[in-house]
Amino acid sequence: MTPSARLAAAIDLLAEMDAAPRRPADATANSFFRDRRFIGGGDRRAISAIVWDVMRHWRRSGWLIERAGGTATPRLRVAAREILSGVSFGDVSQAFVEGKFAPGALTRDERHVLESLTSGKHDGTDMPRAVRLEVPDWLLPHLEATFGDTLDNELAAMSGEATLDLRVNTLRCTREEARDALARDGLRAEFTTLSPWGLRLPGRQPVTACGAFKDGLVEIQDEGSQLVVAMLGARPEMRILDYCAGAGGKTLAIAMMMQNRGHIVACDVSVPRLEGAVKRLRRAGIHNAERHLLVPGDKWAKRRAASFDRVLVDAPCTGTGTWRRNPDARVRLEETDLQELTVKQAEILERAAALVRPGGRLVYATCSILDAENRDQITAFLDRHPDFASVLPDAPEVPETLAGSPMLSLTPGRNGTDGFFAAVLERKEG
Ligand SMILES: C[S@@+](CC[C@H](N)C(=O)[O-])C[C@H]1O[C@@H](n2cnc3c(N)ncnc32)[C@H](O)[C@@H]1O
Repeated sequence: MTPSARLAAAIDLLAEMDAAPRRPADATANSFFRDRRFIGGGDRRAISAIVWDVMRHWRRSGWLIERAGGTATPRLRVAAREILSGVSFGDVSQAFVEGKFAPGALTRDERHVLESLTSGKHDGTDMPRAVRLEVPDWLLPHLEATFGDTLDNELAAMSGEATLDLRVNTLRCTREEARDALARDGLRAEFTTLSPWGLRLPGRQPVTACGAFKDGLVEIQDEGSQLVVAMLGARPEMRILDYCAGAGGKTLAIAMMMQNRGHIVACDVSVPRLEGAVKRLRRAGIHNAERHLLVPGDKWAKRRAASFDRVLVDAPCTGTGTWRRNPDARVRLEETDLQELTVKQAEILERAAALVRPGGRLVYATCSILDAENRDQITAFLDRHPDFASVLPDAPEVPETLAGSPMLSLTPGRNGTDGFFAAVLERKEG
């Protein structure tokens, strides 16, 4: 593809994302490329890089375009990205040419906006703080309350590209063996420093095509997510419930910690998500896990009240900890989303708590960085439940510096992982 054709495709993809604002950007991108199989791998990566970069600077570029009197259309956003990353106005004009696989010539109004972007510094000092930090206005006070003086650094870390972390399946091999197997496929992974099971690759890599992945030696899982599972303190012979298991990302790691012994139940309310776990469990060689679809008034759950040694609630959340991977979520999150999610999280906690045996543990986790979904949720739960107490994790796999508190809080800025929260609660005996 020519550079012009790549720009045109990026504009088309952004237009599709605009047309489906509630759909995750990567889902829109997947279907966009599925419908255009003629676009090869290198072009796909180049087009995605343009689009993801536009999304990372969404509020800033929108603000600059509007200040110059324009409307932030996909065309202007893509052209502005070129200018703001140092491409000359002349070169941008030349890339915007007419033709079947080209974006079409710049209009007079577009040229006017872009020319005004070529002059002046755009370091953000004149922008409103929420625009400069690339967050919705309503969310800024929540973030300030959580991070205080470190907010700018934390949000800058969330604007970077995420690493690609893998968890080695120690049921199949050691970390060294998995690293060597990846190297045979040309992928140079390093050991993660916080998780004892982690391997780290820089940026996007075709891991799922590797033998090590196909043979179940590794799974894609952020290092932070691995540590959340470690906080559960799962051991062989336990009975464990993964209450919001989705497609089993954490179930797989729990089964590994249990050395494929004992029993895990992976629950969820979503059929397709639970279905997604089947292939992954098989690939990892796990046979101590069953799946259960939760339904309203679930009799299965009632019969199993107070019976599990460990219950993990990996609650649905705003996903604010994963902004490095999903920059679209960063600007699209709405206040009502947070309100609805916090109500749902409290309800799920209630149901899941009833399943913990006396002396057993409940671990509540999110991939959110917001207190409203994390600490505040735990404080409110403990107020309602004097039968539970906050306790230190029994988690030798978690580095001492992180395991000395009943609550684990990870961020890209502090820990180089996605943002994660986990709280360990114990049901009192008797
Ligand atoms: C953060 S995701 C779980 C991710 C998964 N644990 C993993 O590690 O891959 C949250 C999950 O909660 C599920 N969920 C939503 N409402 C629920 C409910 N009322 N009870 C149980 N699960 C629920 C969603 O379907 C979703 O799969």
